[in-house]
Amino acid sequence: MSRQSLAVLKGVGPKTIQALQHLGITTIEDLLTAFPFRYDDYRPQNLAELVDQEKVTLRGVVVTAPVLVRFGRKKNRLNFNLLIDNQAVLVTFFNQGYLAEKVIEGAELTVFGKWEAARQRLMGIKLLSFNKQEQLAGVYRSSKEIRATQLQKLVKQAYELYHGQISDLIPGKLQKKYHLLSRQQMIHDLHFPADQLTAQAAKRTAVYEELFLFEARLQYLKQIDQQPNGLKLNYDNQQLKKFISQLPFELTPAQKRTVNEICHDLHRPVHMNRLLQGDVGSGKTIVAAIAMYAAVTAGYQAALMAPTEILARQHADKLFHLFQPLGINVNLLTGTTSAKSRQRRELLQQLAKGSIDILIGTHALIQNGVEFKNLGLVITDEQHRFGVNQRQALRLKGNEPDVLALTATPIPRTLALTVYGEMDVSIINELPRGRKPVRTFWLKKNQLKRAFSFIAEQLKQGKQAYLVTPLVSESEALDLQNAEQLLTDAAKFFAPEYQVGLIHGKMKSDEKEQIMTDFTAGKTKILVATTVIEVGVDVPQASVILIVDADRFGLAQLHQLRGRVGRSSTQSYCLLLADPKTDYGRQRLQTMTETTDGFVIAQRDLELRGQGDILGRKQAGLPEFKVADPIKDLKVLETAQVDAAEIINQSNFGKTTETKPLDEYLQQQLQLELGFD
Ligand SMILES: Nc1ncnc2c1ncn2[C@@H]1O[C@H](COP(=O)(O)OP(=O)(O)OP(=O)(O)O)[C@@H](O)[C@H]1O
Repeated sequence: MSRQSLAVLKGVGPKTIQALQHLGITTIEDLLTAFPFRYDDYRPQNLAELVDQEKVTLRGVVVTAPVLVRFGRKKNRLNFNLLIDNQAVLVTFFNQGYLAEKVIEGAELTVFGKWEAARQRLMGIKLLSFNKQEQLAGVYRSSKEIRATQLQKLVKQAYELYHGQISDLIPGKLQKKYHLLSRQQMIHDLHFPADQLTAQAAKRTAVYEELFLFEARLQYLKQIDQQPNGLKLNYDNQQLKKFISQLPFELTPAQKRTVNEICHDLHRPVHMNRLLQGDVGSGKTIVAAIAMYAAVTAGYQAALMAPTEILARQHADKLFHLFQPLGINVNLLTGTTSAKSRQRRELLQQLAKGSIDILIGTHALIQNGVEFKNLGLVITDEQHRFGVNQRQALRLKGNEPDVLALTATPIPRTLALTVYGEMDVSIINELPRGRKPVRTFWLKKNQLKRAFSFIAEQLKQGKQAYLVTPLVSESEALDLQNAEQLLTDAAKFFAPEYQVGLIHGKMKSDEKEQIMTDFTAGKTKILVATTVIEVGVDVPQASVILIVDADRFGLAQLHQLRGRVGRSSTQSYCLLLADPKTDYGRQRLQTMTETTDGFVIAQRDLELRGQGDILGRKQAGLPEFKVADPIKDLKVLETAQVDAAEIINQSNFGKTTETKPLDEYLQQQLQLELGFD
């Protein structure tokens, strides 16, 4: 049933097909699983039951002739009284004057509308025809091109034609265990429920099914990745151990564990697809460096793709110092390495010959003409900033190289494990020893001078400071003005002892590089910045960050920014300057002063954003579901993950009558996704 085209339905031509496509509906299966998001209750209620401002249905006898008042060509108001429970109730319809002819004294009418308790009035939405009454009617997500009522009719037609072909995807064992409905019953009850309770029961099954299928798909992909056709990197364990022992610090237990997990993957002839997740400052870079070193000792090249040029340069600098003494050739390729320059030509030649071992860069790495000799490991930093296609493009530059993605995006732990289900996840869940939580204070906007005085104290102790302004306005020119104003204020306050630098996204890259170099070397002690410093910048001697207009940032971003300090064993500080106008703003700042744990912040962020905030969820990297809510239904998601793994990994999966439909369904889905339709 699933792949049947919609063209088989009566009244569906190319135009409707296109309109449905815009709603994400291309097959009968899609249509039958496009469930109503709410139900309008068309069963008449008693006056005593009515709740103010709720949608209700009332039935009564017309006791006054209708009064139609016109205010122009299309605008009008229709008033009449209905006798309900021996009481006359005023009904008003706006701009539906054509109904007047149906409103005849003595006739019985059923009206669906919104109840206004104060005026004892029903604001009419529609008159219900006889066959609509006594029902719960599904309300569908619609568009300008296709109305909800048309969708309703199509669903009905599709259900009548195809309900016999709906087979269960969830194995019977699980259906029984959780008392789930059959798939056919669920689809029926969600579209045409007898009452709210029936709809709720069906939704319970739908939520489980959706999450189960989501997890099953991930498990299925994972299994395909497990086929032994990946690279086997025979790295030199002795050399690796020696390298680790010569680092300036000892790895934390979490770093050691993740290094082991990665090395284990590298060594297997299976394709590695691993996510390394760790809070800001937890030391992901060194773990990535060790993995790259392993690849090089196995005779392969490694590539590291960073989301910004500043970050690519920083990585290149660090890795250069780390690897140069070992005779490993590290190079940097960014968008500003001019396309025709001799330097770039030579770099690309060396890369293709294999004399460059490690290449660091921005998305410039995936441009045409960048050819590796034998790329064995690809690392992407802050993976959510790259699209799937960009990551895929980099992967295609090698012969199925292993992939490691680094992220500090704090998604709650349990969710990360479920959401990144097709990837293996390694988590660095502790900071290097001796780190002190960053002390965070929230100041009023008129306390800028006080903040400056505090910073001056830190500078006296040889520390450095960031002063950050947000992207306040739509216009970059204005944002720059904000940053420049802060620069002027700071320069005046801190003169003549300290120099203040300014860095922002619009600067030329060599200018940015110079400013970062000066700050890293401690030549400039204070850096005014827009959010270009948000990700990954690592200057351990910086001990204080002032964030102006902090309420303009989201929690995740504030956490990232704060993570620029507290990167050594000295006590660091974060000063948030803001007079938030909303409760939501105040709660965000409050949260920042209460915890430094990225995972707690992520959880709080999701709670504060509220259930309905789709955009927020997208930013948090959560997939979109039709009926399930990954936060509210987290317990179900976890259960579904365990269940799906068990089913997919059983040796006779797809061979029993219980699991065959699921296998076929997943195969079809995969083909659709890969475009092999
Ligand atoms: N085990 C360790 N002991 C002491 N210092 C460490 C350890 N591991 C890393 N560091 C140092 O901690 C700092 C933060 O590490 P790193 O830059 O790798 O963090 P990160 O996880 O990439 O954080 P972010 O997401 O903020 O970029 C660096 O200066 C690094 O040299």
